[in-house]
Amino acid sequence: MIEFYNVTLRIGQKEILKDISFRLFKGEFAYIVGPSGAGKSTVLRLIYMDLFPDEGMVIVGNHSSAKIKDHEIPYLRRELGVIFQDFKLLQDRNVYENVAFALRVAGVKGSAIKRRVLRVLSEVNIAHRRNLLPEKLSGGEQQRVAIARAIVNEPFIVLADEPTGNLDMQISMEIMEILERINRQGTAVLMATHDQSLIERFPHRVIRIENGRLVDE
Ligand SMILES: Nc1ncnc2c1ncn2[C@@H]1O[C@H](COP(=O)(O)OP(=O)(O)OP(=O)(O)O)[C@@H](O)[C@H]1O
Repeated sequence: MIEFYNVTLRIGQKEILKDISFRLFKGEFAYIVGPSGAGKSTVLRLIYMDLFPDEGMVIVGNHSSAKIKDHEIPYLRRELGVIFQDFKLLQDRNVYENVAFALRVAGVKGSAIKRRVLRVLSEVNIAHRRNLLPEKLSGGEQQRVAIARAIVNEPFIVLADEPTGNLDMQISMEIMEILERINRQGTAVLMATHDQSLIERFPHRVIRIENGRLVDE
């Protein structure tokens, strides 16, 4: 479903990733771990094709980094859900609109939008906050909205870049429980994290990167 074939990526003179190969299968849950600056976010950016390899190839579903055209990238991204440490919600729109927006840009119309938004907001237990702006919410609530936005288009995978990095342990565990639930429903999850204690509590496959190289699994 996701395949890295001997991926090397340079930014300027610097080799950020060196000869990375791995596969992620349908419905899998995996962590990407490694020290700060190891290249975890870069791996995720290659998957949503914000970056392209200098050598090797990345396959995501039916898309290949070697062949994809610029105008196809939005379609690829609709097949993925992405969440970040800093949530990246639209600050001038309420919770409902933050999620509805993802459907509108995907061309979904009318009553289907309302039905689907309310359903995902309920799934992450934030429907009661739907009329509030993000600034009125706690960090954990904002991340739940971001998860709702990420899953509303029914992606085959959720990419999570340090999703608990700004949250305390209790709230981090709530976010992990939501990600595990989404995974049990069939969506793959690939999560970059520093947090060894979360990995111990919620054990899954670990992909380890150091200095831009895959070290072991
Ligand atoms: N736009 C850029 N220009 C130059 N160097 C960059 C750029 N983006 C990333 N890098 C470098 O690439 C390396 C990998 O960065 P990346 O963000 O993938 O690491 P990370 O493992 O996610 O780190 P962290 O845990 O701190 O988020 C780092 O050395 C970083 O400085």
